[in-house]
Amino acid sequence: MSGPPPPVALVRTAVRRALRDLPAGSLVLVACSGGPDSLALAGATAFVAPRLGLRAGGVTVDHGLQEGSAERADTVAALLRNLGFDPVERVSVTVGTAGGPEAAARSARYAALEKTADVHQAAAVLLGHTRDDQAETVLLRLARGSGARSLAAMATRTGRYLRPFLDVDRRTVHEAASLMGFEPWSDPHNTDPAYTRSRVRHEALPVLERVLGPGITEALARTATLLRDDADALDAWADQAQQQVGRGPTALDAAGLAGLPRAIRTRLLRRIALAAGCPAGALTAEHVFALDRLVTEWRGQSHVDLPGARRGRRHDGQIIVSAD
Ligand SMILES: Nc1ncnc2c1ncn2[C@@H]1O[C@H](COP(=O)(O)OP(=O)(O)OP(=O)(O)O)[C@@H](O)[C@H]1O
Repeated sequence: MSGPPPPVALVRTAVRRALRDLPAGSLVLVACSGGPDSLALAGATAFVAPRLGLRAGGVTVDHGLQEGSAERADTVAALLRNLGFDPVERVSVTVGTAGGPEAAARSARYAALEKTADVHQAAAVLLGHTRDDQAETVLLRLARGSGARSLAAMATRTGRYLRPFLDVDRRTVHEAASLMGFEPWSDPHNTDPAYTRSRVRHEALPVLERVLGPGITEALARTATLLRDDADALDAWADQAQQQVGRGPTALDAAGLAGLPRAIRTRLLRRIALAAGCPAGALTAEHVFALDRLVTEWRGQSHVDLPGARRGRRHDGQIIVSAD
């Protein structure tokens, strides 16, 4: 007996692996844009979920940013219903401007996914990110000068969000989508050079492949996996250290901190700054290094200015972050 074509078998296996530990009867929601990745995800889930005793539903978000987006959301919702998904939600959102167009669309989309998952008490929301998306994310973050946690990029599981295709290459996923008979919509933003990610995908990565040889995508994705392990271990170490040197949520014992490696000190300093109300998006490595100098280069200097009208200072043997 011949099975499905290899790309289809592969995406189904990836989805089965992601869903196999969910309790029978739970609802999984596929977040589907109508693009090839999330259509392949929907097709694989329609096959796998019932065989695992799970219910499959779908959600598509209309960002209202492009002409014809409402009709496309209707088409995607109809397609999901045809696959037997129930419930199927088609949600319209209003995209703001905070953080630029990509970030604003993303936060509106996740808010809609979150709400839909809550309403239907979904056990999991499936996203169609592939290994290529992971590699692009790592490259973008490398270019910004990021630490291990940020370079760990996307996780296969974050709360109830699952990314079954994170280890699968985009080409296989696209092949699976067409072998399943889907006619994916191609998002013009994905090829629009105005978007940084599009330039990484179509310009930077091909140049890197040409100059450094093939395998860059896999290598960048592997870096994310390795750094996730490192970042998890360092965060766990920081948790323990905080028990010893923490003096409440926004203060740390300076002498205790001095005996710790910089990777742990900077984690703890960042934590107290966030706990004191510094906005995460504005708190940079430079701010944290300035706090660290209150530990390692202490010579009675005055306070360190931090974002969100906060300041860090050393007082009575403690590093303290508080409002101005
Ligand atoms: N409008 C949307 N409605 C519902 N889910 C979405 C929407 N846009 C993106 N998603 C979800 O987020 C994932 C990542 O989206 P993104 O646009 O970054 O990637 P993509 O590679 O273009 O994916 P796709 O080929 O599925 O559009 C998608 O695979 C899908 O699961």
